[in-house]
Amino acid sequence: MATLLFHTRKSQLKVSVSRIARTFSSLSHPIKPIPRAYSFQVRSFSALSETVGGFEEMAHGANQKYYMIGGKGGVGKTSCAASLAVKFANHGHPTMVVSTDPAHSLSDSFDQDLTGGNLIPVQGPDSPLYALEINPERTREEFRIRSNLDGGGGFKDVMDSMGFGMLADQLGDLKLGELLDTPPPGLDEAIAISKFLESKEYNMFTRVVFDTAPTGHTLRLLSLPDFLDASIGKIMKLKNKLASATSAIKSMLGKEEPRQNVPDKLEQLKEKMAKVRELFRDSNTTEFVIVTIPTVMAVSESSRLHASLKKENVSVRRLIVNQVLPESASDCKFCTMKRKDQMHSLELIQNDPQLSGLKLIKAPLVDVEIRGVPALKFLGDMRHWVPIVDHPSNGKLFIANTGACTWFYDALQDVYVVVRWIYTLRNSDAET
Ligand SMILES: Nc1ncnc2c1ncn2[C@@H]1O[C@H](COP(=O)(O)OP(=O)(O)OP(=O)(O)O)[C@@H](O)[C@H]1O
Repeated sequence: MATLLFHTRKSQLKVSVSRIARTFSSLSHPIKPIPRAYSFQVRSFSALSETVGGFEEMAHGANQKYYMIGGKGGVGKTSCAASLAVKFANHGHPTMVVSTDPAHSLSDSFDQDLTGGNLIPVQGPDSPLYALEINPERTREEFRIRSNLDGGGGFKDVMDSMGFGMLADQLGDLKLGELLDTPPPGLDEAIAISKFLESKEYNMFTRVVFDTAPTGHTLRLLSLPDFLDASIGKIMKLKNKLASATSAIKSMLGKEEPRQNVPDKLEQLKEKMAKVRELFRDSNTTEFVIVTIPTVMAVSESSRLHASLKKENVSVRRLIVNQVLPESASDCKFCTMKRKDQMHSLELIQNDPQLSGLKLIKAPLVDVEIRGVPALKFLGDMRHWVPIVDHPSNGKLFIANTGACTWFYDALQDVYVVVRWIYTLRNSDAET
C-alpha cells in the first residue's frame, strides 16, 4: 500500500524547488536558496495499523490536508503546529506551515529567521518544509490599493464618482466606508490565504499547517468571509440603486455614465473570500485542531471555541491537551498538587458536552524549551504523543515518561519549599 501511494504521488508531486521559488517570488520576495537538493514528492506512508495515534494518524494518507491549530493564548499552539509540520515532513509530505498569528513566533520555534512575509525553507526535516509568516502590513496595503479607485480615497471616491459625494457622509452609520478604508481584522490573513490558494504550486504541498492567533482573532478570521459577503453585498446593492438613479439623472442632463471598476474589484474580493470560506469549511480536507492545557480556564475557553467553530461549520475532531505532567514514580508535593489539578481539568474535558466527543491527544510538559527542528521532532515523536484512551479519573495519566525528574521539577519543588516557609513564618508571626 505504501509503495502504491509512493508511486502514484511521485509523478504528480515531483517538482523542483526552484519552480516553487519562482512562483512565490511573485507572491512576495524571492525565497532564500536551499542548500540541499530537495525534490517534492511524497516518500512513504505507514499503514494506519502501524500507527499509534495522534500525530501519526494525521500524517497518514497522501491526500492534501489542511490543519488549523488554534486555542487560548500561550497554550503551545506554535509549538504544536511546528512539531506537527516537522512530523509531516519527516513522513514524506511536502509541507507548509503558515502563521496567521499577527504576533508570529514560528521563527522562535524553529530557531530560524522566517520573518518578512516570505515563503522560506526550514532546514532540517527529511522532506521539503516551508514556512510563511504572513505580513499583515503588506496585505493591508494591497487591500487599500485594491479598494481604492484609480489611486483615490476609497468609499468617498466611489460615491464621488457617482455624483453622490455628499451622501457618503450621511451613510456613515452604515459603516460601509470603513470597510473600504479600514479593513476589518483578519482580512490581511484571509487575503494572504487566498493568495496561497491561487498560487499554482500550492497543490504541491500535501500538508498545510496553519498556526493561528489566539481564540478571538481566529474566530474573526473564520467568520470574516460571511461578514464580507454581507457587507460587500450591501455596498453593491446600494451602488446599483444609486447608479441607476444617477444614470437616469445624468442621461437627462446629457452627462457620462459613472465609472464601474470598484464594484468589480469588490466582486473579485468577494470571490476570493468565498474560496477561503470553502477551504475553512471543507471537512474532507480541513480540520481545526484545538490546543489546550489542563487548567479550568483553558478548558472552558476551548469548550467555547469548539461551540463557535461548530457554528461556523468548521470541522473539529481532535483536542491536544498540552503540558500534561509526565508520569513519575515519586512526585514532589508541588507535582502532586499540580497533577491533582490537571486530573480535575481532564475530568472536566471528559464531561464537557463540547469537548468529550473529540479525540484527545495528550502532550507532556517537557523539561527543555522546545526550539529548533530536533526539539520539535522530539515533541512530535509518537512515543510522546499518546491519545487518551482511558478516563482520567482512574488515576493514571497515559503519558510516556520523558525521562528522570529534572531540574525543572526540582526548581518547582524549591519554589514550593520557599512558599511553605514564608507561609509558616507568617503563621508563626500571627500567633505571637
Ligand atoms: N509541552 C510543552 N512542554 C514544555 N514547554 C512547552 C510545551 N509546549 C509549549 N511550551 C512552551 O510554552 C511557551 C509558549 O508556547 P507557544 O509559543 O507554542 O504557545 P502559543 O499558544 O503559540 O502562544 P501565543 O498564543 O503567544 O501564540 C514556549 O516557551 C514553549 O516552548
